[in-house]
Amino acid sequence: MIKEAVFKSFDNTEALEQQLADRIAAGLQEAIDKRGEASLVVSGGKTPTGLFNKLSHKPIDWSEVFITLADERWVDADHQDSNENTVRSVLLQNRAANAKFRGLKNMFATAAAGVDMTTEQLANFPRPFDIVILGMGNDGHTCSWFPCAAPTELNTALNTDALLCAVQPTTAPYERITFSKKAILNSRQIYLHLVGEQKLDVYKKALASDVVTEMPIRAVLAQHKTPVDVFWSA
Ligand SMILES: O=C1O[C@H](COP(=O)(O)O)[C@@H](O)[C@H](O)[C@H]1O
Repeated sequence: MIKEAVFKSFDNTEALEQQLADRIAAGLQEAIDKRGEASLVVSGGKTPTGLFNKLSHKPIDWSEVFITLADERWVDADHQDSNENTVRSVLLQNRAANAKFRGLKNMFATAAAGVDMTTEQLANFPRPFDIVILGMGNDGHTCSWFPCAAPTELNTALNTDALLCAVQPTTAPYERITFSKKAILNSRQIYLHLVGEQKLDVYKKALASDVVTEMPIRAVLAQHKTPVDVFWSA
């Protein structure tokens, strides 16, 4: 049984996105005021689109904000399923167009071949990350820590000291590149962003046991070093 994180519940996505965008913007500006720069790691998938739009209008010093992705599908950046595509078309707009973005996909044919280059490209990305926004799949994955991946790949993502790794899910499309657990937990604040009753059920199931390889989101929920706030809306 995992001790529950701070859990904020909203009646609708609009209210959640307003409050989460306010919290993230305030956290980024506070980091800039203290350290002169801020780092933001965002997730892909469908859940964060409305949040990205609201965040993009926030009046903070976006030119001092470094943004990257928690994970990426190994597809070109103009592919409809590319997480970078979503970030570029929704988050890096309006005032946030001035932010410094670095994606995870490069020109190598596979994530396994490209992971070293992306690691080098992120060498100067400010860490600890100030803010990480995570999503969660209905199988309990977060980042691209997929329970269906080969045990060696999943164990590497969960145990390596490396920044990034390659993962091939078997029940989801595309090879992935993902930050490791150690890299994600080296953060000042994590937000877990969930929408819908199904995700709430998955979250509750995740809290009921601590077998991380069955539901890798537990790697984030079962630790107490890095603060995790869960934002859920119906
Ligand atoms: O494949 C992915 O899925 C998760 C969850 O996506 P959603 O569509 O259910 O919001 C996402 O957090 C991750 O970044 C993405 O690559």
